[in-house]
Amino acid sequence: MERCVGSWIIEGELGRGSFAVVWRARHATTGAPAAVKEINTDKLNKKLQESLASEVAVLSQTKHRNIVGLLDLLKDGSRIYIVLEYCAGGDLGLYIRRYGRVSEATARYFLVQLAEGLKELRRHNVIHVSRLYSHSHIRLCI
Ligand SMILES: Nc1ncnc2c1ncn2[C@@H]1O[C@H](COP(=O)(O)OP(=O)(O)OP(=O)(O)O)[C@@H](O)[C@H]1O
Repeated sequence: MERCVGSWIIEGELGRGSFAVVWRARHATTGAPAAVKEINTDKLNKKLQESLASEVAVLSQTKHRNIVGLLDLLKDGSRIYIVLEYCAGGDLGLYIRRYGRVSEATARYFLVQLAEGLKELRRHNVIHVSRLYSHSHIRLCI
């Protein structure tokens, strides 16, 4: 049977971070893809709870083409589900490790986007990782 979180149908695991399991999902009616971060808040120490609260606060206040978008936020008991835009190109760090050196033009193209995202996030003082939304479009993740 399909597992659903709100209006999102869970399809498979995308990865794990220090406090989340991330699932690939799609919207039940529109079919839009998403990444659902599932977090069991019971297991978080004070510092991680603060870091999660800041991630959610910043995501909900920010809308920018170089910052991963928050699509939905759901809570179920001690579990929280952060529904994010799906970054099909994967992690920027992984991309660099896999493909090695990129051309100057590509590096410049990526850096301009990183700078745009950083500029937007500067006032929040929280930046985390960068992911490729498509094969050439960067989103900063908080
Ligand atoms: N928006 C997204 N689109 C596609 N994949 C994602 C997205 N967000 C997370 N992932 C995948 O899930 C994995 C875990 O992500 P998560 O944000 O929980 O941790 P992290 O930021 O990579 O690491 P940490 O939490 O340890 O700092 C990532 O490495 C990536 O493979």
